[in-house]
Amino acid sequence: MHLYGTQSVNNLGHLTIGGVDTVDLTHMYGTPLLVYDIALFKERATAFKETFAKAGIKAQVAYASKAFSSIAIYEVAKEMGLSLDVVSGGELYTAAAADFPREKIHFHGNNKSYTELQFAFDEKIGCIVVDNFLEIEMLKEISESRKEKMNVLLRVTPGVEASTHDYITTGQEDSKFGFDLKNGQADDAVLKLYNHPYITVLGMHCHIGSQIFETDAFRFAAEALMEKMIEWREKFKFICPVLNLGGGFGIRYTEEDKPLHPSAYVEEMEDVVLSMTRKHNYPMPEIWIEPGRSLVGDAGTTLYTTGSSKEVPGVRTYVAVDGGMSDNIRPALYEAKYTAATANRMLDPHADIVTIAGKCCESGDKLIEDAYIAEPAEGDIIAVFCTGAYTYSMASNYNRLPKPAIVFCENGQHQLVVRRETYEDIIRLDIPLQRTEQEISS
Ligand SMILES: Cc1ncc(COP(=O)(O)O)c(C=O)c1O
Ligand SMILES: N[C@@H](CCCC[NH3+])C(=O)O
Repeated sequence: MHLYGTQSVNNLGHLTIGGVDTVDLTHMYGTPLLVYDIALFKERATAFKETFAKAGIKAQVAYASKAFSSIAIYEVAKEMGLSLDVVSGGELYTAAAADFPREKIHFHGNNKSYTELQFAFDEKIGCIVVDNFLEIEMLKEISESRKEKMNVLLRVTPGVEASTHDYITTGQEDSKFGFDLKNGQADDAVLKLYNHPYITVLGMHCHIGSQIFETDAFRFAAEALMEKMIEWREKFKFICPVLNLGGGFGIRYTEEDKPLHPSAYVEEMEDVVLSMTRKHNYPMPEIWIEPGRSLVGDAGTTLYTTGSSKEVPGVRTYVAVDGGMSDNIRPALYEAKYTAATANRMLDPHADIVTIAGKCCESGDKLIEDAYIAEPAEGDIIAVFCTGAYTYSMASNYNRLPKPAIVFCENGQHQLVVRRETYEDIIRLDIPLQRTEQEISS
């Protein structure tokens, strides 16, 4: 069994995270419960930042908060000196509620609304990552009518096909995101903006996909963008002070995944940018990156309580837990693989291969097809590892299941940072039919 970050097993045979007994946590807060190892988040943030610092390269490490957005995680990101990538008015609102330094907020999205863009101006955020021509027109209109400045990056698709799940590649030509680097769209975009009185083009952005292990894909992307920057200097006398190479750094969900240390990805990027700037005598740009999953993914563990079991003789045994695709859609959406352990009996031999099923009314609601765990008993606490990214942020109320509570653990302390949804929360937006007295009595 692979344990992550500060995870350990105490003398009661219980899984601990950040020095806190997870079984105690389930008694205090119930299940499903998403537990974050905050020391691991901080370790990763530091690793990304220090790799740039060691090379003396100016950088911004922005937490891509679509992976997990909450006021408390934004507060931790702020404490760690990270910047923040938000992708909607809702994430920006959350960042403002956390009083995140506005100048370190970068706003993404392939279909930002006029209202969202105005919100970004209201908040005076650091940068908008422009995705399309409609957005360019809206930005011009808003900045000119308000006579207010805004920094932008242009999101481009460099034509890199990273090997990951099809649904989460974003750098290929056939993508809904950004301006194509090769067919002239990116050139048109920069021409529309680089002399604008209120809009400052800081440079280019790309994000080639998510859960990527090969550093070559990042190298190709960095090279493609640098080549374009060099071309723009020749063609338009325009120099990009910023190069944002996105996120996408892979983590270990199962033993098949072989993640690299954050420094390995960053060093490859640094290498390409340093050598190309030297070769072409181009001013060294700041390098920005946007890790999401690699900051929060393996820092998160979901605790469930087991309920019913069903044996299909000769086929499999289903063990049902009190959550499922409503709190983790990734297995159903991407066939994502996870590992698990019995948090209340960590020292028992892992004897059984079972299918951990959720409680939603869907046959596909299986969290793990082949979980290798201790022989399960009703009331066990099952810990599913590596559930910190794209789980709560993609959660739903399917079957009207309330969303889980979230606890942060660090140095033997724990704090509830998102309370469990209640049934009242579930119906809070419902409006009963308006009926007249007559209709009610008839
Ligand atoms: C633009 C952008 N930046 C950063 C990320 C973060 O990616 P990851 O969580 O894989 O690091 C994403 C998500 O894939 C993204 O779309
Ligand atoms: N939500 C995806 C990744 C998409 C990342 C955002 N562009 C996942 O769970 O792996």
